[in-house]
Amino acid sequence: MAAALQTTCFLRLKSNYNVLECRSSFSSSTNRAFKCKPAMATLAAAPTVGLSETFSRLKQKGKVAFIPYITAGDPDLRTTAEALKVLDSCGSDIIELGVPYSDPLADGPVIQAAATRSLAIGTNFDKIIAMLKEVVPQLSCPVALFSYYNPILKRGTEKFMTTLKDTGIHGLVVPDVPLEETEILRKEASNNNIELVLLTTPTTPTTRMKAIVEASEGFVYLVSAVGVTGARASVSEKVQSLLQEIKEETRKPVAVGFGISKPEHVKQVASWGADGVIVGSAMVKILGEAKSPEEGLKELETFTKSLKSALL
Ligand SMILES: O=P(O)(O)OC[C@@H](O)[C@@H](O)c1c[nH]c2ccccc12
Repeated sequence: MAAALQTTCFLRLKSNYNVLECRSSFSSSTNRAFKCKPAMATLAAAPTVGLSETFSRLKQKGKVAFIPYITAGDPDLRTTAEALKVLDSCGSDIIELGVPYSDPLADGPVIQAAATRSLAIGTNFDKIIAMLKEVVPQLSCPVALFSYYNPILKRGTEKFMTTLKDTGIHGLVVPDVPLEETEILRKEASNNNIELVLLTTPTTPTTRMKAIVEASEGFVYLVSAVGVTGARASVSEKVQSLLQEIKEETRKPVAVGFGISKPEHVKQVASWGADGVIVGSAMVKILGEAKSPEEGLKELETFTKSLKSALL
């Protein structure tokens, strides 16, 4: 692991890529237990707004965005479809959906294993898009797709972005695209109304952080810890000063991810001024390691409620 961390840090510094997602029925005026509303029936929800609009609506209400990440196709795409509805009905404000990839260099063991399981049962981009075309109209929160750079290049940036637009996807996060190569991505993304989210890390030099913040659309992804994704015992205190530094540079919303896996982490990061809190590995672990998909979905709902309640 240390070697991996070493490599990842070296890679990050060397290539400077900018590594490095329920309409609740709770009343925010009281702290009544948080309830997920029954998942949307098949009636289409009102068309969702994009990432930046989501953040500005939350900001007007003094709220922080809850952003879960799950890996598409783990344990299978049918469960992913249900998980998206569960996450939405439990009050997620944006959902990050990961496209499984064979060489997820920024991911820790939990998400790597999820990607391996998903690819092993034949999950691919076209099947994910077919599932999303069914599910996205039933969601009331926007979806941001999460993909490494290579699958985008293979498909062709223009074709990739038009597919996202036609599927009703609002955002895209590409953790391993070098800042210098985001030009093409940004052009095609904006031609298709897709908000391209860029990432800044604790080791990103200030000048580079400023360029990343300037170029990022939707929100700025602040990676809270050096290394790869994965639940941590605590969130580094450094995040507080990193958030302040970024907020001196921009009025764009900043969401924090990496290591967040408990309600107290969510509360802590929100208290430091984050506009959004991202939880991935802890969600992925629940779905991927449950005895059955149904049990995984039930645990996902309970876990999501506990984290969302921390933002009340
Ligand atoms: O898994 P964590 O530690 O909760 O971090 C969120 C992360 O999973 C999600 O945003 C993500 C999944 N894969 C990534 C790769 C790079 C950066 C971020 C990600």
